Amino acid sequence: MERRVVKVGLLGLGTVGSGVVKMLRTKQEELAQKCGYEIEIQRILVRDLDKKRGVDVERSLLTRDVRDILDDPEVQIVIEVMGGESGTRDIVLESLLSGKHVITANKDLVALHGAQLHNAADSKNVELLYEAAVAGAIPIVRVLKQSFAADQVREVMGIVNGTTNFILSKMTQENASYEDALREAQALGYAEADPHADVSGLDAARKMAILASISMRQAVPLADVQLQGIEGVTQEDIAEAKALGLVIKLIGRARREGDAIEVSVSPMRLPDSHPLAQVNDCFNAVYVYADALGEAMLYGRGAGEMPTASAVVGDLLAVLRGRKFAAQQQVEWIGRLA
Ligand SMILES: NC(=O)C1=CN([C@@H]2O[C@H](COP(=O)(O)OP(=O)(O)OC[C@H]3O[C@@H](n4cnc5c(N)ncnc54)[C@H](OP(=O)(O)O)[C@@H]3O)[C@@H](O)[C@H]2O)C=CC1
Ligand SMILES: N[C@@H](CC=O)C(=O)O
Repeated sequence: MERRVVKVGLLGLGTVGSGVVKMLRTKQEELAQKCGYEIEIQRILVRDLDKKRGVDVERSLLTRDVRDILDDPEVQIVIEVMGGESGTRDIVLESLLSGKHVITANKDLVALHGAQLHNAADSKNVELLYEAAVAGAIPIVRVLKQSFAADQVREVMGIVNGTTNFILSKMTQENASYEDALREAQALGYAEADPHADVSGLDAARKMAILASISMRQAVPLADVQLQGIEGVTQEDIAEAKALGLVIKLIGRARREGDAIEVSVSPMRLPDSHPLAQVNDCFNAVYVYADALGEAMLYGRGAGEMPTASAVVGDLLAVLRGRKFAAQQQVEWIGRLA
């Protein structure tokens, strides 16, 4: 069967962007067989054209001008892995409104502007997918939206930040200092560009706002999430907890209380035997409690190059196999015949 080519614009070539390029290259044939399209990267937006990258790309693919992607009618799908908030919102909004499907790993963007972006996507019948924005490789967004759609979710609780879990694990298991553990998390590509977002609990709060909004089917503003980070957690706190058979973890929680939804992020002391106490390194885990389901837990890598790329490329396949993309192709085909 003849395969058509689909052209993708990539915004960002850092940790996640490099992983996406690697995956699209190494799995090129396999992906084409799965979705029926040859996936081609048309242009890649970066800040610094001369920077050494985690992956080799032709220099001609790189651009510093976002218009090279936004104004290119051949680019049908935009993958946003550059981070940032209001400037990025404008780019993503324009992409959607010009009929391009968007995949993003940006929790900041989705937590603050998710409703506006969803409206734009709906108005143009294009996809806006962001599985990588919450808990890295764990397919929690799709599961909450689709698999648990018939159920009433009462509570979502878990470890949703890889960097802080890595730091706490290193401090607990290896007596590492907070500073050394943070430096290692940054070197491994787990931390945000500004790691304060991780250690302050803000990154986890963004993810919990998204999870709460999806699972409780009611928009939860980021400003309503109560948050406390791990900056104040000392070696003494960890040793004291250990002596009592407890483990300190940064826990996100979203609960339905009558008509209200309470969302929080804070360090908690869990008994050694608690399933979340066993989640270490950059791993994340999310518990979901729902009326019919009872309880379920999803577990996997919450950060890092290839795990995050796996979620992004999974979304890309979902777009290419989806109804909206097919409808767009049909309209274009009919247009060419007319
Ligand atoms: N790292 C992880 O494990 C995960 C990250 N995410 C999210 O994915 C996104 C990307 O993260 P990550 O790859 O770690 O970030 P990096 O900082 O490693 O990479 C960001 C990339 O975007 C480019 N970029 C940033 N701002 C601009 C701009 N204004 N104009 C042009 N290019 C720009 C940078 O260009 P240049 O290289 O030239 O500086 C860089 O290539 C973020 O939203 C993050 O929260 C989500 C899940 C996991
Ligand atoms: N900085 C984030 C990256 C993934 O979302 C984290 O550590 O979880």
